[in-house]
Amino acid sequence: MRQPALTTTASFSALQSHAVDAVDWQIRQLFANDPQRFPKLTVDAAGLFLDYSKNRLDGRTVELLVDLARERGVEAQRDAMFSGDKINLTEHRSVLHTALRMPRGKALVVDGQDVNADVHAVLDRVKAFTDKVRAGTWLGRSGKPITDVVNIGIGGSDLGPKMAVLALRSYAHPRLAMHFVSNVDGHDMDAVLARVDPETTLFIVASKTFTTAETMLNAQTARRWFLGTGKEEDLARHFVAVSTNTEAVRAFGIDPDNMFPFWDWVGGRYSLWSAIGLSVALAVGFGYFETLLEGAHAMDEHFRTAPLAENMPVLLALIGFWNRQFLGAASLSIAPYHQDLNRFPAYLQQLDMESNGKRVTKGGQSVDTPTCPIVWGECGTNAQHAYFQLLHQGTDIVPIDFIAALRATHDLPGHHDALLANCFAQSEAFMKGKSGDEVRAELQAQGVPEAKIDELVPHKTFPGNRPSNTILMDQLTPATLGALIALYEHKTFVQGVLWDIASFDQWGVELGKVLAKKIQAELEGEVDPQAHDSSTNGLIVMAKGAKVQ
Ligand SMILES: O=P(O)(O)OC[C@H]1O[C@H](O)[C@H](O)[C@@H](O)[C@@H]1O
Repeated sequence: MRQPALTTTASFSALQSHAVDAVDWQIRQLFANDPQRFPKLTVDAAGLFLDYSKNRLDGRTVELLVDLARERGVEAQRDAMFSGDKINLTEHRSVLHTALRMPRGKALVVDGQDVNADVHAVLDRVKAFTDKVRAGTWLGRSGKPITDVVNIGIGGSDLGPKMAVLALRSYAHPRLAMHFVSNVDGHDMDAVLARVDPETTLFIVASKTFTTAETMLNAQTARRWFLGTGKEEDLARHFVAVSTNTEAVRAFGIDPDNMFPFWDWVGGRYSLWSAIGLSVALAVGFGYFETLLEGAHAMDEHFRTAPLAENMPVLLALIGFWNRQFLGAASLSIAPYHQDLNRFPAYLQQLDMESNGKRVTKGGQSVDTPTCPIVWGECGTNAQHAYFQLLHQGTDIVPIDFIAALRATHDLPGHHDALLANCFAQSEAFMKGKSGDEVRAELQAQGVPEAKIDELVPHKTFPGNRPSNTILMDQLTPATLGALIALYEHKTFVQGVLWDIASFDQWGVELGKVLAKKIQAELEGEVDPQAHDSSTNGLIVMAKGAKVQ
């Protein structure tokens, strides 16, 4: 169904009129005006708590944003996604990552196929395999248990598992060391191979398509390294595959019995919940992997059933839309105040930017508003000592999502209060800022001479009024991690619906891949490149020159 251009809709016009004043509102004034602001602008779901009160908006703004969500058809499109309609229009596919975390026995038939039964049949195989490896009964070629697991994959076949394995570090199996190799840069593989023993290492070749150049080269390199000291017939003990492409897996030399399948209706960046999560299940055990799925399912159920105005992913999406559209925020910074979520910003970069980094509508017209902001970030408190300066006093408004757990999973005294104090202090500081008068009074109290005060005041003033969300969970557990990831997945979905863009393809990554193939042939060949611009030609000549030295 063709959507009207966003800026022509009635609800967008209403928001525009509202925004004329609202964009200049002072958040601290909004708090002063309404003592109930915190309880009003917070929501609980699936073990997560979202405080969105430190944004430049009020209840009326939220109502108008919800009207927009309704007018853009968020509810109908959400239902279409859950029921397996082919909402990935450009690839004519269903989008069913939610089916990957549906409890066993829930009916979902798509194209005559019992999706739920398929999902659970693979999960049963994942359980059987991971139980054996973890128990030490899956033996390597010399009869020793596996000690190291190397996941070879890139993009969605790397970022999710890597992020989740780190996030659930405190649940990890003591014998199994997990490694992730993604980059075509041989330094990545080299560093891992230097640390593992071929007799006790299991390689997981994870690739939806099983054609991705980086993964294929890394897998070939791992295979060659293994065969340097091992035999072909031992490969089956040390190489397994996760893919949708049985033929390519077979052609690579991995027995389809050692392949864990998934389906074309699982987007790469949404595939953590499928057998792509094999490394997660190996690290934390199938029981906790199931709990991760249950946490995500709890968020799915909330997203599917909660009214829009109380729906956490919808609210997160609408606030992001408001900041992008009316505050001109071109980026979103993710600040997990939890070291184990260190890879979460990188994971979200692919989820959000590969989904919504688009400039045409589903119908092929140019969009008439900005779309996905640049997503980036780093763990607090580290980020405070690096780039928060710009967020406090730079010329751009950068909204921030703070993410924290109320309780730590360690018992080191003193740390967790210090961590949370910093997290809450930062969101307060971004919101309140510090006026020139406050700076002046402070300096006067310190006895600084007036002339010096005049000089310092502009530098020490914080404009404040910078928006942020705070997402809290009791503890970072498999369940809360599952809910957190699903929260952002659905947020991304809702924003794609608002902008009417095709969130489930990623054609933008293709051009560079094609050009790289051409240049690789030139780097490896005899003939000097001619056909490029002078910069590209020059760089290729330099790289070829370095080879002959
Ligand atoms: O899992 P694979 O088929 O190897 O794909 C790995 C990744 O590469 C592609 O280029 C896409 O940009 C990603 O969405 C995908 O996750």
